[in-house]
Amino acid sequence: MASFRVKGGQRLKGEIQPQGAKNEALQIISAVLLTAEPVHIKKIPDIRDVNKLIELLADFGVQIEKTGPESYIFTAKDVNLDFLESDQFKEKAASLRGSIMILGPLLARFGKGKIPKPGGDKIGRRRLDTHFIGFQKLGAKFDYHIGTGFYNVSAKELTGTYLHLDEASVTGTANIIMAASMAKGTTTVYNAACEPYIQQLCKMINRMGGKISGIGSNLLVIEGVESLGGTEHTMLPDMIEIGSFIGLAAMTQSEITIKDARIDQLGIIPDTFRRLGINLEFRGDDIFIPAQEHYVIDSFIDGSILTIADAIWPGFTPDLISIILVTATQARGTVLVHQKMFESRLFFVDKLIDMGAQIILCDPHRATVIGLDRAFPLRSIQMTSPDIRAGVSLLIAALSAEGTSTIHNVEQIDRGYQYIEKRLNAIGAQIERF
Ligand SMILES: CC(=O)N[C@H]1[C@@H](OP(=O)(O)OP(=O)(O)OC[C@H]2O[C@@H](n3ccc(=O)[nH]c3=O)[C@H](O)[C@@H]2O)O[C@H](CO)[C@@H](O)[C@@H]1O
Ligand SMILES: C=C(OP(=O)(O)O)C(=O)O
Repeated sequence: MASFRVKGGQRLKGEIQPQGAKNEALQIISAVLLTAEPVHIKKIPDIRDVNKLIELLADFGVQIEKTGPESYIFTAKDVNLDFLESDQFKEKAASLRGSIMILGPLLARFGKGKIPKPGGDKIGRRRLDTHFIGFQKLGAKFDYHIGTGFYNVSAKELTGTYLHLDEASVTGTANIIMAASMAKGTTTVYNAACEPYIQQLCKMINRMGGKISGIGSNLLVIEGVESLGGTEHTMLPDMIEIGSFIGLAAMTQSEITIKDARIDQLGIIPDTFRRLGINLEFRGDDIFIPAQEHYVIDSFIDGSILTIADAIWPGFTPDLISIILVTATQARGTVLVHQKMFESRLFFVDKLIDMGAQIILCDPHRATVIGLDRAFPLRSIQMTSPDIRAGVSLLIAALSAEGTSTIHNVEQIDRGYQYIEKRLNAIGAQIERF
C-alpha cells in the first residue's frame, strides 16, 4: 500500500495541463471491441483503471500498439472469447468499474459476454439493472449465476426497440448505445445519460460508421448498422481533474492556470465553484485562478443557505461533490453539500473534522460546512484514502494544512489521477510517495 507524505502550507504557482478524461477513456477503449479495424486513440491518461482495461483487452488478444506517451492503436481483429472463461478474467474484470462496458460491444459483435460484479469505488450501492434491462429489451438473454458470481448475456441477434431507462446511468447508457449500434433496426433511448463522456462515445461511433442522433440530449436514436470501422479519437480533458485543481488552488491560496481546459465542455462546473466565491478567469481556453486570501460562499437570492447538490448531466457531477466540500472548509460562509446519488461518499468528512474543519454530517447524503475563512489552518493528521475523490479531497486538505500529513492507500488516487504528486510538485507542492 503506497502512501503520501504531504508538507502542507505551500502556495503553488504555475501551469497545469489536465489529463485525458478517465471515465471517457473507459468507454472509448471498450468501444474498440466494436470493430476489427484499427482505432487510434489519443490523450489516454496513464492511470491505474485505464491501464487495467488496456491489459484486459490485450488478454483478449486485441493488438495494442503504443504510438506515443498518451496514444495507442487498438485492433480487435481476433478476439479470443475463451478468455472470458479464465480465472484471470474474473480477477481482472472485477477490479474496476469500467470493465462492465466491454459487455455491450461483445454482445453486439460476438453475441455473448459475461462479467463478474465490477469493482470501482465503494461509495454506496451501485446497481447494474439499467444495463441488463436494456440488453434484455434489445433481445438478449440475461442471467446472474450466484455460484460463479457472473452476469451472463447472450443473443443470436439484437433488435432495435424503444427503451425508457429506469435511471440515467452513465455506464449503462454507454453499454446500451454500443449494443444498439449494430442491432437490427432502430433503438430509441429515452432518459439516456448525456455526460460529455457519452457524447464523445456517440461521436466516435458515428465516425466509425454508426448512426446516432440526439447526441447531448436524453433522447438518443440509434439506427443499427451492419458493421463499424476504424477511426481516430481524442479524449477531452478530464473535467473532474479540472474541478479538483480549482478547489486545490482556492484552498491553498495558489495561483494556477489550467491549460487547454475545453471550457465549452465543462457545463455548470466553473459556475458551481464560483458560487463558493472562487474567482476564475477564462483566458482563451485556459482557466486562471488567482491566489485568493478569502472566498465568500454565495447564498441563494432569498438569502437562504446555498445548497450544492449533484445531478445527472447537465447538472453538477457527483464526482466533484467531495472536492466542493473540502474547498468550502476554508471559505467564508455556510453551504449544504448534498450527495444525492451515492450514500457512502461523505463519510470521509470525519477526517476533515479531525483536521479542524467545521462540518456537520447531517445524514449519509448531506453535510453542512461552516467555512473557517482561514481563521486557522487545518491540522495535519494521518489518514487513509477511502475512494478516489475523497482521496484527492484529503490530499487538497493536507496541502492546505499546517504541518506534515500522511495519506495511506493512495492507489485509490492513482486510479484516476495521472502522476499526481509529480505534477503538483512541479508547481510547488511537497508530496513524497513512500
Ligand atoms: C466508470 C464511470 O464512468 N464511473 C462514473 C459513472 O458510474 P456509473 O455508471 O457506475 O454510475 P451510474 O450513472 O450508473 O449511477 C451512479 C449512482 O447514481 C444513482 N443514480 C443514477 C442516475 C439517476 O438518474 N439517479 C440515480 O440515483 C445510481 O443509482 C447510482 O447509485 O457515473 C457516475 C455518476 O455520474 C460517476 O460517479 C462515476 O464516476
Ligand atoms: C466513482 C468514480 O469512479 P468508478 O466509477 O470507476 O468507481 C469516480 O471516477 O469518481
